[in-house]
Amino acid sequence: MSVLLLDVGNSRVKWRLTTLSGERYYGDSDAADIALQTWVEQPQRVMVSSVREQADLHTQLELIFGQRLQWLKEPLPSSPQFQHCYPEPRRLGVDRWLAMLGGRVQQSGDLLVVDAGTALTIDLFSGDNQHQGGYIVPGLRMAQNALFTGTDRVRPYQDEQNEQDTAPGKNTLNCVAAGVLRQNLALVQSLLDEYPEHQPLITGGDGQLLAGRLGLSYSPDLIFDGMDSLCAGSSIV
Ligand SMILES: Nc1ncnc2c1ncn2[C@@H]1O[C@H](COP(=O)(O)OP(=O)(O)OP(=O)(O)O)[C@@H](O)[C@H]1O
Ligand SMILES: CC(C)(CO)[C@@H](O)C(=O)NCCC(=O)O
Ligand SMILES: [K+]
Repeated sequence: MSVLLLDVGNSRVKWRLTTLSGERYYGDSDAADIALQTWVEQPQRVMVSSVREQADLHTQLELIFGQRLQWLKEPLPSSPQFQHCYPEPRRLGVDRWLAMLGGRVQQSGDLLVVDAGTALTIDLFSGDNQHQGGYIVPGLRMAQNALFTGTDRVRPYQDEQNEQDTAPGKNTLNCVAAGVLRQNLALVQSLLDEYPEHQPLITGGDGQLLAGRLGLSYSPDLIFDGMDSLCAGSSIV
């Protein structure tokens, strides 16, 4: 079956199209442009996960794909595949839930799932599929923007380059960029140290940068793999 998966985040929409012959195509865009996209093959099934309301996008995709569309805005209740720890499971971000389900496709045992997106989330998921809780902090871009908008003189000077380095900054932008990078790295490292038996998996827009710095591999498809596992076991959807 050809399947189109869309991951609607707070910054952008990422998609993966798997064709009938199993080839995979990837892309990302603004929510506003997704409905204008031409697909190499008409998907037989379309699954969207969204951490935003996006009513316009929902309506547009319904017009295009009709019955083929499935829109996921919150996690499903507890199941053998995933047991919630939130008293209100619907409040858990659907992307965090999917990243843990996707992690399970790749690995058995205890997992430490890191999604370095607009927000940086870190979740602990036990080998017997119990969500053990997690952390939410601003991601790299959001943390930088908090400083640029919340102070007068910490500014993104156009003549300064973000070196994506942890060395002490020698201009404003580098002090901010290196500082927030170190902050995110230190948070993830503290959890790697505290939970050495949990296998780390890192995804998200800044995941490659963090994974490289921490000597870990990058898993770009965790959320898509989680969606795929839902499609495969469609009885639980
Ligand atoms: N085109 C881009 N737009 C926004 N952020 C980008 C882009 N390319 C890379 N990034 C980086 O990725 C991070 C955002 O990650 P990602 O694109 O995974 O977010 P998202 O899925 O929209 O967010 P979330 O799901 O956390 O709401 C930013 O901190 C930024 O540094
Ligand atoms: C934390 C984000 C923004 C990360 O994308 C998303 O998972 C979300 O909106 N979560 C809802 C709150 C929660 O997960 O408790
Ligand atoms: K995300």
